[in-house]
Amino acid sequence: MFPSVQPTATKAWQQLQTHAGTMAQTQMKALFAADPGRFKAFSLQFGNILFDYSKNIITAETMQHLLALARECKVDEAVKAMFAAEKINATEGRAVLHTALRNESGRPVVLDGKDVMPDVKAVLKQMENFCGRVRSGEWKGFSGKRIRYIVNIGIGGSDLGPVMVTEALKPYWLEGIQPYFVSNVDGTHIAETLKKVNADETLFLIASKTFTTQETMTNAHTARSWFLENGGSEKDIALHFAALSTNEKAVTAFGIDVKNMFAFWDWVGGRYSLWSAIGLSIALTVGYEYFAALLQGAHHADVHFRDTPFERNIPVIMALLGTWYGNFFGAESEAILPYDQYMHRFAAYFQQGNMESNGKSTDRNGKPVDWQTGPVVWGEPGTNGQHAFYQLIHQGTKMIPCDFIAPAISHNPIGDHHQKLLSNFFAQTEALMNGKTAEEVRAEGTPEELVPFKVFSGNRPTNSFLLQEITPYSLGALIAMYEHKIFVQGVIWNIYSFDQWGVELGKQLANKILPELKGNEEVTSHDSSTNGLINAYKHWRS
Ligand SMILES: O=P(O)(O)OC[C@H]1O[C@H](O)[C@H](O)[C@@H](O)[C@@H]1O
Repeated sequence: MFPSVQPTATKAWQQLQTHAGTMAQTQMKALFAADPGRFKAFSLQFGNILFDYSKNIITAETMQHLLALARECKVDEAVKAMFAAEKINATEGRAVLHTALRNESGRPVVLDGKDVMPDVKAVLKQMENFCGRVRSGEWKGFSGKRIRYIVNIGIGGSDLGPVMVTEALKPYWLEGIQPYFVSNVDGTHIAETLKKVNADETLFLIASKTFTTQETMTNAHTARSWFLENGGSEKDIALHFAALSTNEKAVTAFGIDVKNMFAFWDWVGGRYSLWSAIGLSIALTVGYEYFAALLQGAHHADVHFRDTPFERNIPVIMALLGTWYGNFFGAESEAILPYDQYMHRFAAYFQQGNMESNGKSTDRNGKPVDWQTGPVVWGEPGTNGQHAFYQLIHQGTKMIPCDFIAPAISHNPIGDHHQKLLSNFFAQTEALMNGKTAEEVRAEGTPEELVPFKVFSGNRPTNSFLLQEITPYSLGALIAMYEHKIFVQGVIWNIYSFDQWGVELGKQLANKILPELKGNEEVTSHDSSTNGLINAYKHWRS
């Protein structure tokens, strides 16, 4: 296990604190004016992904201190430990091996004396065969018709990844297969979905690592009953239900044949599982070949992350910049802003990825942290966000570091739409950096009383990711970079990024309340607010 280092006790932390005082007074635009080589110095290219981090409040000295922080916090040892299958998810006693799911190097990944790669490859083969049979029409529903609808039933990591990727890769969808995703236990979600599909042409994928999650099991049982009420029989279930899970016992108990189970393992975190059998809905939607390309992009990003010196390592730099603002500038949130409509769930995906991983306040020694950890992550696609919340990013009182993401080539090159989209993408980071001074506002002929309102302080940090095109490969690489950013930050903050105990309490209380909702008796077992709400509900529903 890599050492546990209290970040605030490092020399680099102290230096960064002093340095931040100076940098808080530094204007990025002055740094650009003084150094024509700034873009070159602070940008990196990985394949057809350009990562420009020059519009940050940093100098070469800042980067030296940040890189020193990574070294003092033993990020290098942590990276080795993760790839070496050490049980770095210590509170659950598990290794963290989502990188093995896309490991196409031919190198073994040995966990507890056993190479996990043969099992990984076997499930991928099973997925490939299955996709082939569904795509060719060889796999038939109970009426003899081919499968036209996929309904993935899962929540959290068993939903967001498949949703985000299938949406992002819509231009690659195969003809004749329509995916749907049901996650919410709100009956509306499944009810509205079932209106759109026919039982004899639908394949339900029950996606749940644990196969115990309340929402997923409830939706799965509802889907099963609906299937039986709509022409399917018990023996047809094998043709229309498959399970993506680590829990063979629960899958069998539900009535799904193990032949229709696509396995993964406890060393795959839910929010890192789209690369596993959980990605079956992706593979069925875009075809296995593109799913494989997604894995390949991620693998190449893994190799970059594992083998590149920190000063040229994109995920490490992403992590350090986030740490810089979160720990030394008081930034509380980060926005992810894709200028690509297909990527409209990307921010939501990393909202879980980041916030469930690094939303922790106990360090690896079990002590409360007295430094900031994971940020609030949010975002929407551009340009929509510009007409909604960018006001606050430009002129509000909060610093919100933003990631701008855009493809150079659109999948829909209609008229000048894409030039307009990209002109906004370029303009926003420029505007956020430069702002507008009172003199500039006056020079536009603005009446004096309006000048203060039209001033933009500028100096608001952004990263830009310009991809040549959003392809399965480039998307896979980009996702993996964000994953590793989260990992590096977790190491620096000395927290465990791969458990999620914080989601348990609400689940337990909901389970306690559920039986209390039966009947009409007044509930008195809670605080007065909770009692009051439950009793009002009981009154209104009756
Ligand atoms: O895949 P499942 O076991 O059904 O879990 C689904 C989700 O629910 C849990 O509450 C966790 O917070 C998530 O990390 C997980 O992705």
